This record gives sequence, C-alpha cells and structure tokens, in this order.
Amino acid sequence: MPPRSLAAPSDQVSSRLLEMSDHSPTNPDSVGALRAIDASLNRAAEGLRVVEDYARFVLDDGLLTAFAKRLRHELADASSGLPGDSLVKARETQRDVGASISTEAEGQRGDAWMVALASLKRVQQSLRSLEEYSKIGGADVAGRFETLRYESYTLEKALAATRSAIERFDGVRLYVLVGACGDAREFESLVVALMAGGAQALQLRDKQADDRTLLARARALVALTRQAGVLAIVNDRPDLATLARADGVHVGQTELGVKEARTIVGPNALVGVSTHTIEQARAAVLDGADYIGCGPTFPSQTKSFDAFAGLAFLEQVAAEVRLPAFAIGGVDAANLPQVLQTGCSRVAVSAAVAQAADPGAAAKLLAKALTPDNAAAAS
Ligand SMILES: Cc1ncc(COP(=O)(O)OP(=O)(O)O)c(N)n1
Ligand SMILES: Cc1ncsc1CCOP(=O)(O)O
Ligand SMILES: [Mg+2]
Repeated sequence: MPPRSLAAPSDQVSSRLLEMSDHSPTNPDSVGALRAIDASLNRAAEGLRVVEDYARFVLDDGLLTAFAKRLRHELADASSGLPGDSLVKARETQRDVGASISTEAEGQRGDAWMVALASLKRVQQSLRSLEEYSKIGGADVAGRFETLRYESYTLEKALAATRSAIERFDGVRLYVLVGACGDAREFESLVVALMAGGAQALQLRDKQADDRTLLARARALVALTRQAGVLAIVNDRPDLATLARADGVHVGQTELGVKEARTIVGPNALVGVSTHTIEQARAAVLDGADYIGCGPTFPSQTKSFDAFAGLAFLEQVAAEVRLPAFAIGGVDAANLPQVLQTGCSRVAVSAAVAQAADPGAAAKLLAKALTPDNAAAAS
C-alpha cells in the first residue's frame, strides 16, 4: 500500500474504510458505517434508474434521460473509490432492522410522477447518507456525493417543470405576439379577433409604449383572455406581468434569468425563455423554464437579425426536449410545413397574424394547420 500522503484521495478513503472493516470486523460502529454506505449506494443507484425510466418512458425526454443516466454513471464512478468487497461483506440484509419497516404511503403512488418524485427523494436522502458516512475516510469522495445531491435537485426541478408545462400547454400551438397598437379599443378588438381565430396564447410585446400604457394593455389582455382560457404573457417585464396578474412573462437571453424572473412573478406563473442554440435550450430546461421560444427561424418583419438559428435548431430541440417549444421568427402559413417537418408543432408569430388585413382569419388559417391531425399530415 502506498504511504498515505502519496495515495490518491479515493485510495485514502478505501484504505480508511478497509481498516475499519479489516482491523475491527466486529466493531459495530465500523461495520455499521460500511452497511450504511452499501445500502445507500444501492438505494441511490436504484432510485436514479427509476427516475431515468420516468424521463425516458413517460416524458420521452432525451435531455433529462441523459441527465439522469449521467448521474447514475457518476455515482458508480464515485463509488469505485470505495472498498466494494468490504461493503458487500458487511451487508446483512436478513438482519437489517429497517428492511421490514414500511409506511402505508410507500405502497401507494398516485401516478408515474409520484413514483419518480418518491425515488428522487430517496436518491437525495441516500446521497446525503453517503456524503456523511464517507467522510469517515476524510476525503474528496464526500464532496462528489454532495455535488451529485445538488445535481439531483436540478433534475427534480427540470422534471417537475417539464411535466407541469406539458399539461399547462396542452393544446397550445398558436402563440401570437401583439403590440400595444393604437388605442385601447383597437387593442382589445385585435385580441378578441385573435382569440376567435384560435390563438391559444397571446403575448404583449411592445418596445415603444410607456409603462402606464403597457400596464393598461396587460390588464385588458388578462381580462379578455381569462374568460376564454387563453394564456396571457407579458414580454420582458416580470413587474408588469405581476401587476396585471398575467399568466406569465417572457425573457430573452440578456434579460433576467428564470430564477430572478420567478422571484418577481411567483412560483406558479409561467416563465418563457428565448433560445437560439441547443445549449441555451438545454440550460433553459435545467433552469426550470416553462417553455422556450426557438429562433429566429426565418427573416422577420418584426425584428431584424444578423444570424438565424433556422430549421436545424428546431430539429435539434424536437429530438431531445419535451418542454413546450415554439418556433419563432418569420413563421407564416407558407413556411409552416417546413417548421412542422422538424418535429416542432408549436409556433409564435407576430406579423403573419397581427399585421394581416384580417388578423382573425390569419390566425384561423394557422390554428387549423396546427391541429394535431393536420400537423401530423404535414410532418
Ligand atoms: C415566444 C417568444 N419567443 C422569443 C421571443 C423573443 O424574446 P427576446 O429574445 O427577449 O426578444 P424581444 O422579443 O424582447 O425583442 C419572444 N418575445 N417570445
Ligand atoms: C421577437 C422575436 N424574436 C425572435 S423572432 C421575433 C419576432 C417574431 O415576429 P414575426 O412572426 O413577425 O417574425
Ligand atoms: Mg426580450
């Protein structure tokens, strides 16, 4: 055995734990610590597999499946520095006083998410136990278990947000961005026409209007959409979204992050994030965003761009992300089939609808093309 000072951190842990089992095989304290580590390793790995199966088979989400899988592999890697033989030798399943203790709640799960959530909690508890008992080795491996525990919190947040957003955006395929345009009556009749045309989400987006006008428009938007069950989102401004009691806020890459925006709008409001690359889309999912805008897809009459994420980006997102994703930028009835062919079935549009001679009719045309049957036929 190398002198202690030359040993790698994981070897130090091994040797310390080996000493515990080899030199004091009957010391209940030593054997007990090994048993706790052995049981927690098994619990954490098994729990991660249950969570991975939820991301894979229930959500069908490649990104979150890969995240859970990575945690499982990193757990195995961290545990490779522990004395595996001694852990197994210390195992005494038959004599485990906890094996036969179970609560009524453990035998009942309301749905697949409850299964995954219970497993996440077990994973977190097991990682904490691993972290504490492996400190007996006095080395880095405890820190690795701590990092894994924090990553499991991120996974829980992203899974919960994805699951809830899939429900809240069920049937939301046409999302229209409107300016504060003209006077209040003009704005309100545009909103009514867009809802009649089948828009399922509306965003107040105006870079020119003053705050009082924006707040008045946001309040009018909320009043009109609430009765119809249409989502009302305010662009850029979590403060105005909160004051108007809108369903949520949309933020860009250089604006407030999800966490900060949520601090203002509260935990139940929607936070949407603009994404232009697959890395940004992944980050938005892990930050707990409720939906993402993906673009710019095509040249836009509403905003000018030097570069376009294009259809390839939509394909990347559709391949791995289940969080609701809206293609944005120059989308219209003519290029919609190209969007649908990427696997993206939701769009956020402005000019093609709000600037049309008949906004209601333009919305109706897009909404019809986005119905599940029509979208499937086009893709
Ligand atoms: C649904 C949706 N997606 C993207 C955007 C663009 O937001 P951002 O990048 O912050 O640009 P501005 O709209 O603020 O100019 C959006 N508004 N909505
Ligand atoms: C705000 C924004 N961000 C990316 S594209 C876009 C404008 C969308 O409007 P249009 O549908 O008219 O291109
Ligand atoms: Mg913005």
